[in-house]
Amino acid sequence: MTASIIDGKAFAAGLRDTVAGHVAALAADHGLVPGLAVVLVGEDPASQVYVRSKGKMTVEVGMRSFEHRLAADTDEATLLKVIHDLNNDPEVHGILVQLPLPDHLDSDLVINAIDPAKDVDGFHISNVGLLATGQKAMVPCTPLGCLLMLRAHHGNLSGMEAVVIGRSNIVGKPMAQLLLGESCTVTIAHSRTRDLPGVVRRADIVVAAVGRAQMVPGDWIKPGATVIDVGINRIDAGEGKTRLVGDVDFDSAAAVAGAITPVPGGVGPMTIACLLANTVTACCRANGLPEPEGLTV
Ligand SMILES: NC(=O)C1=CN([C@@H]2O[C@H](COP(=O)(O)OP(=O)(O)OC[C@H]3O[C@@H](n4cnc5c(N)ncnc54)[C@H](OP(=O)(O)O)[C@@H]3O)[C@@H](O)[C@H]2O)C=CC1
Ligand SMILES: Nc1nc(=O)c2c([nH]1)NC[C@@H]1CN(c3ccc(C(=O)N[C@@H](CCC(=O)O)C(=O)O)cc3)C=[N+]21
Repeated sequence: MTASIIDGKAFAAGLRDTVAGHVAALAADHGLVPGLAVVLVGEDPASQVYVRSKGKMTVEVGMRSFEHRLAADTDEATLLKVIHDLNNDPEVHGILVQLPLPDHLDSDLVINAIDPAKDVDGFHISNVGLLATGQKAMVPCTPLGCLLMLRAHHGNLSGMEAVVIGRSNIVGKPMAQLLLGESCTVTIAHSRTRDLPGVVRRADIVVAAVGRAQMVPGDWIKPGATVIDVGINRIDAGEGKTRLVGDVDFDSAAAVAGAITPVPGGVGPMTIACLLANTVTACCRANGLPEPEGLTV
């Protein structure tokens, strides 16, 4: 079998078009422009690239983009003041604090200082709790993007065996919650899991969110399974060059799977599109407007 490719790049372009339509309607009907603020502490080059591309896409869909770049040695009080001001700024509907933060800052404390209604990452404890109890929340962008692609590919996920590899607060845990919400039978695997290959072989849906380049080989994949590769790993490509690969060994997995997301061009672009979608959702909720269908779950 050769897997069909789930084209996250194309899917994300479609979602951004939908978002742009809603943004235009908010301006025309209500004079509203959704605004997204991104806070970056320090000078990590990978984060800078990511923040730049988010800013560009935010503007492309017609929204306002606010960037706050703070020095790596910024203290907690200064960062909390920036967040406080963004919480109180009516032009800002979404706030994202780029993670990881430098070690001297307490990321739980910082994230929980964001107004939950503006927490477009869905990392604030109240959004985590709302998601876990099946209530309306801001849903974390990466898992939301994965779910939108899974739904588009399968329609109904009810009763499917899903294995999520990774239990981070930003990907693994919320992904598992969403799949549970779809009535999948969900297993969360991690570094202490015994017989990971055996666990993964049961899965109709595999979501790999580990951060280890090409760790999941094709012979762990059940024939016909759907593989969602969240991993973003930069590896040596020889001649002084590097390239991006996922947590899945794409070639061997694609020979067995029914469908698979590539890296790059899979989950990554969907994450950014979902961030824009969450900002529109937050803007509608903040203004008491009905929120557009299809932007969240
Ligand atoms: N495409 C996108 O938009 C995004 C991509 N990413 C990428 O996704 C990957 C995961 O990110 P994130 O969740 O933040 O990473 P974390 O490092 O926070 O979590 C990694 C998880 O993988 C588990 N793990 C580590 N080694 C193994 C192993 N050998 N076997 C099984 N499980 C293992 C860890 O287990 P334990 O808890 O036991 O330590 C942990 O739960 C990274 O490559 C990251 O760059 C992240 C966010 C967005
Ligand atoms: N508060 C917070 N929220 C996040 O959502 C968040 C974060 N912090 N910190 C870092 C991770 C990582 N992340 C990515 C998003 C898009 C791509 C992406 O678009 N990747 C492209 C490739 C980009 C390239 O070529 O470098 C792709 O996969 O095709 C990658 C990684 C969001 N994260």
